[in-house]
Amino acid sequence: MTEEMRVRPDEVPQWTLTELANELDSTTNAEGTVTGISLHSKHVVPGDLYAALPGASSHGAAFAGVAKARGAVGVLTDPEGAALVTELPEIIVDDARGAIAKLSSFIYGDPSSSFTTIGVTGTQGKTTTTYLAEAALGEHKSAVVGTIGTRIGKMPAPSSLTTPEAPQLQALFAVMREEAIEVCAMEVSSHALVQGRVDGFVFDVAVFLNLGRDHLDFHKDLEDYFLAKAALFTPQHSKHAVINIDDAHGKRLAELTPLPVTTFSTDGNQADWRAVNIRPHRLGTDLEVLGPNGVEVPLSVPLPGVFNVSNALAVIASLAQAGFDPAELAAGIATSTGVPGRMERIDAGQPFTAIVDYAHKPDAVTAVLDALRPVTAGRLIIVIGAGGDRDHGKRPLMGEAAAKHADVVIVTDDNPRKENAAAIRADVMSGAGNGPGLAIEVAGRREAIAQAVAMAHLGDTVVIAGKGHERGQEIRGKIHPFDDREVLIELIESAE
Ligand SMILES: CC(=O)N[C@H]1[C@@H](OP(=O)(O)OP(=O)(O)OC[C@H]2O[C@@H](n3ccc(=O)[nH]c3=O)[C@H](O)[C@@H]2O)O[C@H](CO)[C@@H](O)[C@@H]1O[C@H](C)C(=O)N[C@@H](C)C(=O)N[C@H](CCC(=O)O)C(=O)O
Ligand SMILES: Nc1ncnc2c1ncn2[C@@H]1O[C@H](COP(=O)(O)OP(=O)(O)OP(=O)(O)O)[C@@H](O)[C@H]1O
Repeated sequence: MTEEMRVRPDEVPQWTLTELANELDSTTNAEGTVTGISLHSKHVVPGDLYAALPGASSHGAAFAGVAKARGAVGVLTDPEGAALVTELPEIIVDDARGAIAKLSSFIYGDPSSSFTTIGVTGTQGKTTTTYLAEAALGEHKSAVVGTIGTRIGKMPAPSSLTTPEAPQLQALFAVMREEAIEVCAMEVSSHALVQGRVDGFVFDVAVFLNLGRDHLDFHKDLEDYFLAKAALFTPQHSKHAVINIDDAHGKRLAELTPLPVTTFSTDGNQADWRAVNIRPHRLGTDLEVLGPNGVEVPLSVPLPGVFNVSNALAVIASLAQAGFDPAELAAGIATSTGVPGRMERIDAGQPFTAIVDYAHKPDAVTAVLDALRPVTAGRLIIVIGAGGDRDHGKRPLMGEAAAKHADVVIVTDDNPRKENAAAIRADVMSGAGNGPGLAIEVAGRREAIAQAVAMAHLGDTVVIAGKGHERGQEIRGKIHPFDDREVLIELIESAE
């Protein structure tokens, strides 16, 4: 088993409930020593303050008994929660969610002020950008926080959400401080901004990559989604903005933000950091980077697609802003071994190229297929689907994007969750059927991958889109182990 980094600091904080209540301009009805904080009853460790918040399906106060049994010494909650809690001393504030990030940072002694923090937001490329930042930093001690989890000094530390809730995040920051981390590059989701998960500290640099259709089950429309992300680019959250002005929303944000701005472009726009002389090849892209004050450095991005050049430029612009040398950063990026499930090349001795990619949004499907077209001599074959219990409107658009850019589209299942898989496939097919190429529907993800392997020849590229690094398929509410990479290798080997 891989060794994992701890998720709580070794140096345990000690606060009385009264001290914490005072910090929130509140009072408490008992005494006790608090040594940590958690937001979910199942994360509580002895000595924690349990933060009981109202949720979409229940009020956290309903789990105060569980929290107590796990060793919680008190509850932070709102008046509604207080009416439900009987078993633990309380600190009551009107806006418990508003208080939790500030208090979490206070409990662990503002740990993120000990290192440089880079917050990365955008619809696509957050994970890739943080991983490229880790590679760019080479021997400097770094941490990444995001969808694949947290890594501290390249060691995994479990975390679940793309942007963890503040109690978990601040504890991880405290571990990073103990590990003498110099830079933490983290993904900042729009959910996190709306829910105040990154309140309580200020990023040194905030990065905007792009904005496209996503999460319209959470945000009421694209404008609402944009404004949620734009909040990161205010003094409450960040000191400096690094913005991709090739993206229309990026251009708008650069004009809107009150922060000092550094811009970047791979598309010939007048930006502070520019990619020129871009030379794509089968394994990645070579180019030159032009920066402020006559900086010029060669860069070799070892991941295919111009969008990865954009991600790499975001890394150089943001870390140069934080004081790192662009030439060293470029040298570090060239050593990147890639990101699990992001444009991941699978080689099991087959005559065609096989790629597993986490593209699960229409723009990502387009970006991936556009990137692979110039390096594919034969046909582009994509296996694609759409997740259940999420934004239905996205499904035909996924099919449409695939059909517009691939020669063969195999529409299949992609985490149907509790929904009927055939109905989701029909939605995706309704978009895929409009393209110039061949669109076929195959029930069952394994069967669809087998179909792609069976039809691929020398010179073709097969893309298995959607799940990337993930290890399971939720079908009728039950998780079934499934790894695209393993299944692909198994099917290639058994086809030989
Ligand atoms: C829509 C959303 O963001 N929901 C979040 C929200 O859940 P909720 O309001 O439904 O909470 P609830 O289940 O009613 O529970 C109420 C409270 O009781 C607590 N509880 C609940 C059950 C229990 O046994 N014990 C317990 O303590 C919960 O921690 C919560 O504080 O509050 C919970 C506690 O913090 C979060 O875990 C939960 O995230 C869920 C898991 C989630 O899937 N969020 C996704 C949508 C998300 O945030 N995604 C973004 C990235 C998206 C992307 O870019 O792809 C992310 O940053 O990960
Ligand atoms: N800058 C970009 N522009 C467009 N597409 C991109 C970009 N970077 C990555 N992609 C595509 O999006 C997919 C997801 O990339 P990545 O995981 O880095 O994004 P993310 O923002 O972290 O996504 P999520 O929040 O859903 O985890 C990649 O596998 C690739 O297909």
